Amino acid sequence: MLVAFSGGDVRAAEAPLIESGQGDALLQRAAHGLFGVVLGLLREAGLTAYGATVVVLAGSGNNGADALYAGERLLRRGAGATAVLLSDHVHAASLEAFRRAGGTSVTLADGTDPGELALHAGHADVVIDGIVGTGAQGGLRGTARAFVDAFNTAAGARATRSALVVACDLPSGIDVETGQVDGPVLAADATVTFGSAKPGLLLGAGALASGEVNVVDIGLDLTASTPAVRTLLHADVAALVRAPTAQDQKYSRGVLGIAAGSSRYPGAAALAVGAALATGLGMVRYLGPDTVASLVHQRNPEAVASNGSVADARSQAWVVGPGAVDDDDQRGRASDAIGSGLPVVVDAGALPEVPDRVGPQVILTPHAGELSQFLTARGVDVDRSAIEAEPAHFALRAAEMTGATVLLKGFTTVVAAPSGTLFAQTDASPWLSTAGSGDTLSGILGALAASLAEDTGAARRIGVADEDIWAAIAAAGAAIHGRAGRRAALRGPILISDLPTDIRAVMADLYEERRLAAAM
Ligand SMILES: NC(=O)C1=CN([C@@H]2O[C@H](COP(=O)(O)OP(=O)(O)OC[C@H]3O[C@@H](n4cnc5c(N)ncnc54)[C@H](OP(=O)(O)O)[C@@H]3O)[C@@H](O)[C@H]2O)[C@@H](O)CC1
Ligand SMILES: Nc1ncnc2c1ncn2[C@@H]1O[C@H](COP(=O)(O)OP(=O)(O)O)[C@@H](O)[C@H]1O
Ligand SMILES: [K+]
Repeated sequence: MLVAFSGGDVRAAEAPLIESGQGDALLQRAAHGLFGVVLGLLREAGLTAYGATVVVLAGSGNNGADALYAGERLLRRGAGATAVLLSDHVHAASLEAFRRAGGTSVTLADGTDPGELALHAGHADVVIDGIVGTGAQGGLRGTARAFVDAFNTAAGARATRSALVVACDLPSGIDVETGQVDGPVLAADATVTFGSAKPGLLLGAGALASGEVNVVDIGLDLTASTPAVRTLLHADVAALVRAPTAQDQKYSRGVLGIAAGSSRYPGAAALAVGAALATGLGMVRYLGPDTVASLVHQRNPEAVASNGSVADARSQAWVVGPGAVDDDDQRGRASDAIGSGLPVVVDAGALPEVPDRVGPQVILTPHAGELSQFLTARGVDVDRSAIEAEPAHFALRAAEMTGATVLLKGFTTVVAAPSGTLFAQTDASPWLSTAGSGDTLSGILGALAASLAEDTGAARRIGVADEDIWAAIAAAGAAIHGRAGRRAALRGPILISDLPTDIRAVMADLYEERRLAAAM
């Protein structure tokens, strides 16, 4: 599990080490880790440190010191390195070490046009961003702002620029706690972060700007702090999912009831059912209009369909709402499922049926627009763009207010438990932003909920508190959906009705990972 602690907690963990005179040792450990990751990235790009051109961007704080010490190590391995100093008072010892190893430096003075320096950096093999780290206050200003603006213009977008940008601790320009960006940001291909990840690397615009996140252990003791955000990795999801055993039969593997689709949106039902079956469980019971049931059957004859009630369709979990609009029967089923006390995934058309208070086994899956409506109806007047800017804050607010688990969809999927525990998953591909995608997510979540509903060991297997198991299951569902989307996108634009093929492949990978872990 990738675990992020707040910048304040990381600083508090650093403090006793700094007080006991180990400040420089911390900087050296951080620099060494950064250097190692840069070497690996150079290797992946078919280069070596010897002969590589490196530009170190150094601000006035310890973040600049980390970057300069990493530059020193690259110089000693034969790289050519220039430091662009964004302040006239950078960390003296690290600059001295950088110069002694043969590095040159230039100070960007206030008011000087950074255009030429930015162009030079844009042509380097590697740019190390040591402008600001956890000490950043607000959006970039002064020479830092001018340089990042000029660099982004000169080098172009991350996807097409030639220089590899490695952020030291965090990409300069993001808020360390929220990931919010106010002004320019230096988007990284990879971020090397120290002690632990920081929330801003996993949330909102910050997640987009961080690239691949690498955590370097610098010997901080964070055991007394509570993680601010968690991300499930492949191994965590593998530990959570439940494979059938020789003792299982279809009912013990989990039965999922799905009340989705309507005569207006019949396809949503077929998509949710197909995705649930591909995730693996004992049975899907579909409830809805006969015309929709016959579409579901055309695609998945294994689904058991009826036009009956929730009470008559015995299940371990429910999915309600995808494509279910203007349909009183589906609305009634949504209410019954939510009131049943069973785990229930509540999407789209069923969100208005959620009562004031529910339990964490009720998993709401709004996108930002739906969460805006949901919160506004409960007296929190907030629009879609405000939620997109602070997804974690509003997902937590909704979870705390209702007692439900809230999965907020988007580039990063944020899952908030009513306990305050937060997950963020960035497994998805933007190609997943296509109609019907959310219906397949509901199906995956429902299948996981049904198959894990009676599994008392699930929380322990991935190291979360029992009360947070539904949030962990939701995060795992987002991870499976995202990975399936990435896989599908390799064949071109995603056809959502094809996603079950990729879901099955992702599940096969997860079971293989688990088999290998068990064999170790
Ligand atoms: N502590 C340790 O021992 C360890 C720390 N470590 C490393 O240190 C980093 C934290 O270092 P830090 O505290 O020195 O702050 P940091 O982010 O480098 O710079 C702050 C300076 O930047 C400036 N500035 C601020 N806001 C700005 C803005 N918006 N726009 C422009 N400039 C802005 C402001 O300077 P001023 O403008 O006042 O000259 C301020 O003083 C941490 O991320 C990690 O990399 C690791 O090596 C582990 C050991
Ligand atoms: N830019 C993006 N990058 C990655 N995933 C995205 C992006 N935009 C949306 N998604 C994902 O696609 C799905 C869209 O769901 P939703 O908005 O409910 O679509 P629909 O209602 O059409 O099914 C969600 O899982 C969401 O997280
Ligand atoms: K930085």
